[in-house]
Amino acid sequence: MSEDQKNERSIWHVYQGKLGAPLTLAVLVFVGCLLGILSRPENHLASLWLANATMAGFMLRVPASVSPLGWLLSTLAFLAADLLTGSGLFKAGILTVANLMGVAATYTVYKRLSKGAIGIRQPMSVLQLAIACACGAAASGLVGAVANPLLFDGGVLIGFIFWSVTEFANYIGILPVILSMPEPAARARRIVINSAAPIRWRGMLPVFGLFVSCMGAIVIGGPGAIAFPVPALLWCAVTYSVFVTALLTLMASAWMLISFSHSLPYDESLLISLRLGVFLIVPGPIMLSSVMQSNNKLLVTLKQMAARDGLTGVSNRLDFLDRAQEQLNAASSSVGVMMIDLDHFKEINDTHGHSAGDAVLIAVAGRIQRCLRSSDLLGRLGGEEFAILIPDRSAEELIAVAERIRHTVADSTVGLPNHRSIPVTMSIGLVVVENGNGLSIERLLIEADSALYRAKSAGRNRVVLSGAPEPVN
Ligand SMILES: Nc1nc2c(ncn2[C@@H]2O[C@H](COP(=O)(O)OP(=O)(O)OP(=O)(O)O)[C@@H](O)[C@H]2O)c(=O)[nH]1
Repeated sequence: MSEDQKNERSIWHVYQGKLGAPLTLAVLVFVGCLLGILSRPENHLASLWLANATMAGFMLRVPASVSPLGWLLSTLAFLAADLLTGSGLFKAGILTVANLMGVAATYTVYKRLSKGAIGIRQPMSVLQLAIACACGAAASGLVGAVANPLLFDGGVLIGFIFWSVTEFANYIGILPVILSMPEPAARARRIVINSAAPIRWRGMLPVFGLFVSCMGAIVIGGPGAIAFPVPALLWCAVTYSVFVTALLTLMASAWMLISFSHSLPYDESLLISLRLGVFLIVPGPIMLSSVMQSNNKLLVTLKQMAARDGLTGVSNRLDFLDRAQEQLNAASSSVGVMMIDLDHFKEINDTHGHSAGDAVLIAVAGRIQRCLRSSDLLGRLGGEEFAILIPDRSAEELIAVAERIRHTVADSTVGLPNHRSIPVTMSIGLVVVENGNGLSIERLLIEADSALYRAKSAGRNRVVLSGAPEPVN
């Protein structure tokens, strides 16, 4: 483990500790409140209130923070931020109750719906999150209905609607970012991209498209402009990870909200419509990104399964032929191809049963694999027949490897499921070419197979080099 990784792990563990987690939670709440209060207009709710969603998200990601101490310190953080910025105790108290009720509802509902599977790993998570955000927003809205007449001389219904919508916008924008945030030690490529493809300059185009469409929305304006970034956000969703998509969606939404709030005349119902409209766009790209992510994972698993031999776990015939041909085409020095066939394998099946035969195949594949380097290729072509491609070795070295494989299998018995042990031997046909370029793997396998045939005819349990008149041992 590198020094950087050690540092990342230790930081992660500090804020996951029993005391560290509640303290971190309270600090995040305090900082989130200050940012919200400083950016909020006089006598109105802030456009972007980070504290509540950050608190709910942190509690979901770091269970150690959910303790009586965590709740107590966070309550003090909410109160302190309001009192320090000039609110009276009554106002600070009501605002804190509204915040805490929203956080508690969001946290509880999401935890229940997701059954503890925190994080946006499947498309359903986005729906569960939207429901949890709506519940949290409604809980805050209830306090808002009471608080609006008391604090802002407003109506009860408008208080409920305005607080609910504002809170919903904050939760649905911020929570996906926190819940999909990768662990500190995650690899950079996995954090950014939504596929196995490497990051290239073309990977930046969706961000550029998003920037252009956000600018276009401001320049052209009008009621349709909030939908301008949608195509670019969907493009981001099919390109980037859920985390990056959630982050870009939040940034685009916040940008749209702030720009439009300033250009519109102050009107509560217009503001409600704008906040709701902008943030109802959020779930779409995130859901698409999570669909892409789970499809890509499934595809990788399917590809891996399709390439493996179900019994021994080594490459199957098709995968071996594909990869061997690639290696041959790329080879610039000598390459060896071996055909391996177990001796009298039918007898093993007939005497000890088919499952014993299977156990022998698994054991033999494991023993062969241990004689090879990671750059060598081993495949099971079918039945009790294996093939190997070994690049960058001289003919002498290749004969030595073949002999080592033969001895590794022949020198110790193989244990069977019936607790008996039996000796197993194999015959190997080897072909060596100076340069693989231009040759087909099928052609080399035919040559190796005819050498194998000679090894069988000469008495089995031996290696025969193609072109050589006699077995090499
Ligand atoms: N247990 C098991 N047996 C298999 C599998 N695939 C093929 N076989 C058996 O492998 C045996 C191959 O026998 P043969 O081709 O006659 O070869 P052999 O008995 O090894 O004789 P030589 O190759 O001449 O030494 C057959 O009995 C097949 O049924 C498998 O996946 N599992």
